Amino acid sequence: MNDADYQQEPDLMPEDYEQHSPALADDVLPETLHLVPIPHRPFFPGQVQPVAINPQEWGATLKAVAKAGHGLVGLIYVEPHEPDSTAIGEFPEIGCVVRLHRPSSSQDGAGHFLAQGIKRFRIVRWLSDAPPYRAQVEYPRSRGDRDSDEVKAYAMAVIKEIKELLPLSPLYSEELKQYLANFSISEPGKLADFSAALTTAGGDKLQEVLSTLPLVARMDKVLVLLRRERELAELQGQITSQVNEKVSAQQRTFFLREQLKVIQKELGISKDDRSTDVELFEERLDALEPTEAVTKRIDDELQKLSVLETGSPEYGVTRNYLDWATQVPWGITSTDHLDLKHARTVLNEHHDGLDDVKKRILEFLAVGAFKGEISGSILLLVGPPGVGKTSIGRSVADALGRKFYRFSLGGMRDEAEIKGHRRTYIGAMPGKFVQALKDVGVSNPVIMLDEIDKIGASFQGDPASALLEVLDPEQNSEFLDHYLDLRLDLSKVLFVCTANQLDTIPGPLLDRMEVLRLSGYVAQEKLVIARNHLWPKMLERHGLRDDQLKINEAALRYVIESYCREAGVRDLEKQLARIMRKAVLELVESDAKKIRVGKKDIETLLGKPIFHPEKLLRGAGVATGLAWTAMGGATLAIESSQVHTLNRGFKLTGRLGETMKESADIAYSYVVAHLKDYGCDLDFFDTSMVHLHVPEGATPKDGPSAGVTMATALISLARNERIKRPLAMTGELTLTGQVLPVGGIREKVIAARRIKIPELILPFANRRDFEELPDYLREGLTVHFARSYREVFEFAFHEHRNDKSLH
Ligand SMILES: Nc1ncnc2c1ncn2[C@@H]1O[C@H](COP(=O)(O)OP(=O)(O)OP(=O)(O)O)[C@@H](O)[C@H]1O
Repeated sequence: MNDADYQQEPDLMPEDYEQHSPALADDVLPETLHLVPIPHRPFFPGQVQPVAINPQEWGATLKAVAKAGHGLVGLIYVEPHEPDSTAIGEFPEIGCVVRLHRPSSSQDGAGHFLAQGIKRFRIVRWLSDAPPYRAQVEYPRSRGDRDSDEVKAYAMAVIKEIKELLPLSPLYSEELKQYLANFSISEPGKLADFSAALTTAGGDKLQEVLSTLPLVARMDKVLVLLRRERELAELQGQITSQVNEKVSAQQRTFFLREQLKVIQKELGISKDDRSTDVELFEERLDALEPTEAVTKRIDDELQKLSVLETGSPEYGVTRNYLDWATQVPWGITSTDHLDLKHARTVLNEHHDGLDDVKKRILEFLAVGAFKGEISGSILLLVGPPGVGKTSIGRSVADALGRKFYRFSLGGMRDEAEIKGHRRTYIGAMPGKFVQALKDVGVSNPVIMLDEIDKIGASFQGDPASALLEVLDPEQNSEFLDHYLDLRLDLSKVLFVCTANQLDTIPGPLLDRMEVLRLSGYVAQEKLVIARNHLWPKMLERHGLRDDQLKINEAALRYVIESYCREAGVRDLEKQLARIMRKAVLELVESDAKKIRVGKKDIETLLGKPIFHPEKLLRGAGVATGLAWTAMGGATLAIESSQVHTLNRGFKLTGRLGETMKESADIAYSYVVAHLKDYGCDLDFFDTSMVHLHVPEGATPKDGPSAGVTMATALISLARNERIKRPLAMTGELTLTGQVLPVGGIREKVIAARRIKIPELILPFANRRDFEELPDYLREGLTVHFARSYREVFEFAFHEHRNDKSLH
């Protein structure tokens, strides 16, 4: 068969052929047919479909068919088990004779044909049982009465089934749908064949349909196939919609995720909050060495965090807790630099004077170096403001190579500030010590507790006892912060406390501390500190070079003496800063390259002097005492006068504290009782209204140490004899005339030197305190030590005896 052959053939629609092609009627169909086996499924009469017949394999058959001129070939369904091994015994009896057309698009030799199914045939006898197969055939007719009700009913059932099937599957083209819809029940055989061909049933099932000649039986089989097909189609529909749903859900999630990514990118958040949080905490934890208990607790909290709703308040609380708990430097310490030479250099570099304090600190560090660790001791630096307590503390940290953290306990009334709030409170926070460790990032810093003398107590608890827990070496390795609710080891921390005075420090706290006293500076020391430290520091702070601004010694001395009368150097620092600010202004405004400050410039820069050289009050009834307060030492003038002689009386003024009032009463009683001993008129006090006054001054007036001074003022009044030399005294007086020791000898000596009093009377019991003072403080002073008031009287009113004085 060639192209020309089949192009001459009219392409008939299958339904037309029986009615309109008498040439293809049964009687003209050949008795012998060339047979070609086809795999997968049989061909049905009425079916029009492409088939592939390999010209190389079936070349002889194709040639013979072409030669016969009718283009008819028998297609017979055989599923080859193995290629080329089909024996004719496996061939079914019934096949379909088809007319082959060459599709117009086909290329020669490709073996593609359009087959048009014409009629069933049955093999009667094999003429060639090997390829090319040939057989004698007959064309059996369908059996049964096509007009019977049963057949019609079957046909209707088939049509109904098809109609239900059609909308279910997208496999059927619109054209086919229309075509099938036009099927009529009057052609039940054709209907059954088409319906069978329509299904996706397996080859064997279809062959059964093809081989069944009775109409009812065939349609019955077809109905089964159609029903299965419908079920399949429904199932397929379900699968499709499920897949669609899945795909659209996936697409939706994908789309939303993509959107989220873009939004997060815009906002600079790349991950969701929870995973960022958890990652951050785990990362922090990796860098730490917490104990098992701590690790377990933190893990539990992390676990909790991972199940909480991120927007919930509980999430916030847990997150906050973990934020703190993972920032405590569990197990992280810095290495101590226990080198005494280095420590000495650091201390000397930053501080002038303070030799005894430095010595004590070096001793302390030496013990640490010897033991290999500094723990268990607490330093307490006591002294007036601005004497360098903080900066000494800082230098200790520097010398050890430790981190430094400072906070003030002044006015602290709430225990929670030390031990933290319990987590149940809103806005709960850990205590100061946890905060300190978090800030420094190591568990062995130097922590400075400022103003430990000003720690208070209130209804919110007693911070002092909480502090005791922190400072007690027995307890502080297991310090429990209420917020963290975890045991914290504070035993490696070196605590340095500062205070202005010892009196108000709770006893149990004081017991645990090593007290180092910084008592204030005399003018000479201040001068050195100003020149070596304060001035260079201020220059740097103001961005000045030292050749741009210079100050001479006379000017510095004038500032020290006339603008800042204080024990420390804080005011001095402020005055120097004022000088700098003015100098910078002048440098900027006047184009001057450098400025030199002399004594005469000071008043222009700082205004009128605040203090004038102190003048000692002199006269009968006046004596000079020495007082000591948290602000340092000071002189204390005590005046007495005979107001009138009308009656006996004793009056006190000067806003005196209770103890001082008692001292005055004791002094009065003592003097009245011993008038004779001290050469006074015996009836002086009987007829005198005596007024004793302690003039106003910045010094708070309390304490027993003014006793001897008051007695001296009263005796001076009674004897009407003034104390001839500049002389100051201190000491507690008892009713029987004993002189008891007092505190603050160093501060008092410094105060006396400041106003240039060269002679002092001190209680005998304070002799050691005085002797321990550095040489520069003792130098040039005449000091008498008195056991009883009689001796004080001797020193004050008679020329002093050289054997009892100390130079
Ligand atoms: N001996 C000194 N040598 C050098 N500088 C000193 C000396 N004493 C104090 N200073 C300086 O004086 C200033 C004030 O000192 P610091 O703040 O240490 O005083 P403080 O005793 O802690 O005062 P406060 O009790 O008010 O806290 C600091 O700048 C400090 O460097």
